[in-house]
Amino acid sequence: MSYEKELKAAKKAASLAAQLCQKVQKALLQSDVHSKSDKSPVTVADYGSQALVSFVLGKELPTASFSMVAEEDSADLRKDGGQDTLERITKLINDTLSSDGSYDLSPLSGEDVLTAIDSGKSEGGPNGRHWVLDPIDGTKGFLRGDQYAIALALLDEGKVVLGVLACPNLPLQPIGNTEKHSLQNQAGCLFFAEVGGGTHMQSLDGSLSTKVHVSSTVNPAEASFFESYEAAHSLHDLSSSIATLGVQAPPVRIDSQAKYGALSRGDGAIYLRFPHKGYREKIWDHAAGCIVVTEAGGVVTDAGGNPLDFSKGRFLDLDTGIIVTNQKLMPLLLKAVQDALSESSQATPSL
Ligand SMILES: Nc1ncnc2c1ncn2[C@@H]1O[C@H](COP(=O)(O)OS(=O)(=O)O)[C@@H](OP(=O)(O)O)[C@H]1O
Ligand SMILES: [Mg+2]
Ligand SMILES: [Mg+2]
Ligand SMILES: [Mg+2]
Repeated sequence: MSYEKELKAAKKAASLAAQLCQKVQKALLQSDVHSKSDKSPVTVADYGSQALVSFVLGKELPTASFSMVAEEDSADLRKDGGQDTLERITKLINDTLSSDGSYDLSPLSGEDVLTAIDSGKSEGGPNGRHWVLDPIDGTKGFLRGDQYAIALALLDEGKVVLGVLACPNLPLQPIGNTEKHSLQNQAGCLFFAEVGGGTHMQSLDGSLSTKVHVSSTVNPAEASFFESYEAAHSLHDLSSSIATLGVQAPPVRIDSQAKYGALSRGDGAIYLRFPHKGYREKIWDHAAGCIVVTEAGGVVTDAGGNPLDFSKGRFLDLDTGIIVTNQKLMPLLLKAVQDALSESSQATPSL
């Protein structure tokens, strides 16, 4: 089955959401940042991006059975004191839609925006089609002025069939550990993949797309690797234990699913993610990234070597950790990770 129409709509939705986010990142006001009940940050751009993606998908693909599993909801905006923030989000969305000019419509109201945000409340699951959205993945990176991604995927009967990653601060050229790139004046990258169709990358300002492939290295000594920027999101000590494989380069720490995008074009060869005990991974943190890497020839598994299962609802049901690399390196890497895990569980029973 081809998902051409859906892919076109997803690219448009993610690109417009990226425009909104870029505008906010350039002029970020402290009043635009809020704390959620789990203490994680959320900004007007997270809400604006989610509402905009929902709105654009609804316009491009009208259907009675629209379902979306997305990170944000409108509860905090509906509380006393949320009105100013909602007005700011509504203005951002209306400004983005009117400068794009694709849709002939009257401005959205605050209530329209709340409804669009809450269209992301689906539970997903193994049946039917569900969009999966992280409106800003890497909000902490976004606030630091670093990497973040708008990550949109489509699940069909429990499988990820397309994915789009808009990475406004990721240069089109390869990123390495040595050069520090200026993030100013970058057009940013748009990665997109459809099941069976490979992975492509284009500039967010709409250049021609090129097909990308993961690194083909079979030599761990040449393999550079990515991990989370935030130490709280992944056990950095555990990733460093793969030095036993002969990996020599220090890790490249960048925020968000931009790591999957960079890996899909061979900037690095390995991505390891080992959250602290008790953390449950959400599907929107991996769905788009996973298909972008697998369609580029990579493999994504949990620490048990099983593929990720996106059909279980809003959470991924995983055996500790996520491992991403090319097909040839995977057996070696999996063994090194499993050895490191069993050593560290003997040393620290709480891991
Ligand atoms: N404790 C803990 N452990 C693991 N993961 C966590 C944790 N807390 C949050 N999150 C999720 O991490 C998402 C960002 O992941 P990253 O890989 O981008 O992290 S990092 O910014 O590189 O450190 C981030 O996504 P966003 O909320 O969309 O930014 C969270 O869903
Ligand atoms: Mg996220
Ligand atoms: Mg997010
Ligand atoms: Mg978040």
